[in-house]
Amino acid sequence: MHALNLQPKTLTLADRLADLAVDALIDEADLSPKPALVDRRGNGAHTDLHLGLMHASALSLWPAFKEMAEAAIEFGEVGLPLREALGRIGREGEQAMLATTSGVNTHRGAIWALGLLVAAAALENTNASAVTLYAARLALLDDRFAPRPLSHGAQVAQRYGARGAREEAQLGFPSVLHRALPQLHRSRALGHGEQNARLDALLAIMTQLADTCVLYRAGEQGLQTMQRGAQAVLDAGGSASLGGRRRLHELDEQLIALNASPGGAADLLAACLFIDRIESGAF
Ligand SMILES: CC(C)(COP(=O)(O)OP(=O)(O)OC[C@H]1O[C@@H](n2cnc3c(N)ncnc32)[C@H](O)[C@@H]1O)[C@@H](O)C(=O)NCCC(=O)NCCS
Ligand SMILES: Nc1ncnc2c1ncn2[C@@H]1O[C@H](COP(=O)(O)OP(=O)(O)OP(=O)(O)O)[C@@H](O)[C@H]1O
Repeated sequence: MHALNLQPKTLTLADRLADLAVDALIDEADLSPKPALVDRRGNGAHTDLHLGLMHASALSLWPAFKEMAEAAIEFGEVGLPLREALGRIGREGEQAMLATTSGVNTHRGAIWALGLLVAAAALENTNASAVTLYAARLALLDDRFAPRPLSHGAQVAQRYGARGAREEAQLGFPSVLHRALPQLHRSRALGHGEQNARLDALLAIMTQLADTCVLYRAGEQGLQTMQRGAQAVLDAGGSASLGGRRRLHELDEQLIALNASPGGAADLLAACLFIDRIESGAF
């Protein structure tokens, strides 16, 4: 008899969805060179984040993602009971994240976006449109137990009228469905290579997003620099071209100088990678 049981464990749907969500977060963190974000090269515009912390944070969220998928399977439909269960699990996940990072916000926006998508995929795991539609229906329900802190996002909403992460989800993740995924597929079809295709998908999100991380840290000037700079990279041929790479490095320097980190766009890239893998049937 073996001391170790080497039989592969059969993974449940909830296990596999949690694996996918964590993989998407780790792939997003590792992707380089991302403008002003934490990546393999360094900390971008952040003083309190680094790659090891992003990895540890992603792994700490696995139980929360699994529990969200299990709740979706148990309730079996979109409704207030599931929405409020997800809110409770999301808040517990955030506590696990903060305990792992000693209080640093590494993935608050990502818990929101991927949490909804994991639950939606557990209910209806067929294609991108169905999953984002179910996630939007969940996001539109009001969790009566959610605290209403004066978060950075709430402050930016008051000042600039940007509704940020909540609205993006309630609209069915248009940045993912209509920008990131089509760009990912286009760049892959052009043979640009997987890392460049992912960078191009991130840039496609950045061209339009009202990223509340950027607005909070660098105001409208920061947001305009992000959106125009990302468009300039794509117009120059994208991350796989010499011209595009030059523009990408310029954008990185400009955003770091403005302290403008596009954390919301990064979360949505992770959401795009998650949906891409669901659609590919590779899970
Ligand atoms: C919904 C959230 C993200 C609201 O955030 P708020 O607008 O108050 O801003 P906050 O500064 O807390 O965080 C915003 C984060 O979202 C991301 N983000 C920023 N801009 C955008 C955008 N336009 N689109 C998507 N994500 C964005 C960034 O990572 C940013 O750090 C979240 O904090 C929250 O209230 N979650 C509820 C918990 C819950 O119910 N979870 C269960 C469902 S999974
Ligand atoms: N690779 C990444 N690098 C940096 N931020 C990322 C990355 N991936 C995702 N993010 C998102 O960016 C957000 C972190 O941004 P930020 O540091 O501005 O948070 P904050 O707590 O609002 O601000 P501050 O650090 O100024 O107090 C997280 O919610 C996270 O989901």
